[in-house]
Amino acid sequence: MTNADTSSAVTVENNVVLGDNQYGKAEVHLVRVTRDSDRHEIEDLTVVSQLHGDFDAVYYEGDNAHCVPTDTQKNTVFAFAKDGVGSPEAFLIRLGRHFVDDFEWVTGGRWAARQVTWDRIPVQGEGHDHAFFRGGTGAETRTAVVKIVDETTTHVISGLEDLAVLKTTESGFVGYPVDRYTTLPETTDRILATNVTARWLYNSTDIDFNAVFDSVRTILLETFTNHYSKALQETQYLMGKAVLEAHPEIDEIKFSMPNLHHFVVDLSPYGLENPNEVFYAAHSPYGLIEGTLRREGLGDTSAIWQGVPAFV
Ligand SMILES: O=c1[nH]c(=O)c2[nH]c(=O)[nH]c2[nH]1
Repeated sequence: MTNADTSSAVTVENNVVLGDNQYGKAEVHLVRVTRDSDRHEIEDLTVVSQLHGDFDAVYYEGDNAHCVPTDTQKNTVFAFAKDGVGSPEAFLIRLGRHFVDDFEWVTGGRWAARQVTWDRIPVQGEGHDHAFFRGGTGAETRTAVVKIVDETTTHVISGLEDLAVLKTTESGFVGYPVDRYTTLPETTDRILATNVTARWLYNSTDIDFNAVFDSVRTILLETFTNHYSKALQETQYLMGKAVLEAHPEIDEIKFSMPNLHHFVVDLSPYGLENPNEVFYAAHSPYGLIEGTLRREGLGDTSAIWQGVPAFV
């Protein structure tokens, strides 16, 4: 792509000419849920769209007559997702062809996507219909901290960071106080997505740590799936409660869980309906829900947690 066309109608000043250029929208994070049946499918892509062509006038003079807005490029990504993604390659070809075919002065461009895969959360050996976790290269990190206080006292805190989970339904948020700054609409059907970071404190060292880790991880995943979530706070409580109920050797568990918002994209300006199929996955700001679940009557453990990244 070379745009240094000095024969164009624009005025070139002081022999400074425009060289290579491209422009568009980056980080268009799209989540497409296919919900034709109870068994939902997710496609999760972050897309970049950039156009090549005759844009001399906008660079040289701020004449936007050829400047397809980056906002339009972003909207087009979401609108095209209404028809499904299929493969990132096919999606990007379809998208790119649209710009090249519909705008005479657009000669080409660069379209790129990064797609992450979501695996179904296994529940009793079966992949869940609408609850997913991030496996593969995006999988979580296991953590461990050991503190030896003296010859008889050793504390172990185990955990995991960034266990990414998402459910495409069975979550809502209603009934919150409304003041003059409240704009959030109530919803009884939303995507609930978070990266679970959890740390738990053992009351013993005589433990099969690998087995308990696997069990806690399974409990966290299964509990995320097994209820209608009225708030991420409630889901966090239920996850911690389930761990403490199943594992008497754990006294306390702390969570840090971002509420990763997914907004239903308004496709009505393009004459398209969007019954919870095409979502914009916002990166920030996000909710941040943190809490500790502990056995009633457990003494002060703050000295044990000192120096351990442990939220509240
Ligand atoms: O589960 C939620 N908890 C909140 O505290 C909250 N706040 C908000 O805007 N959305 C949500 N969702």
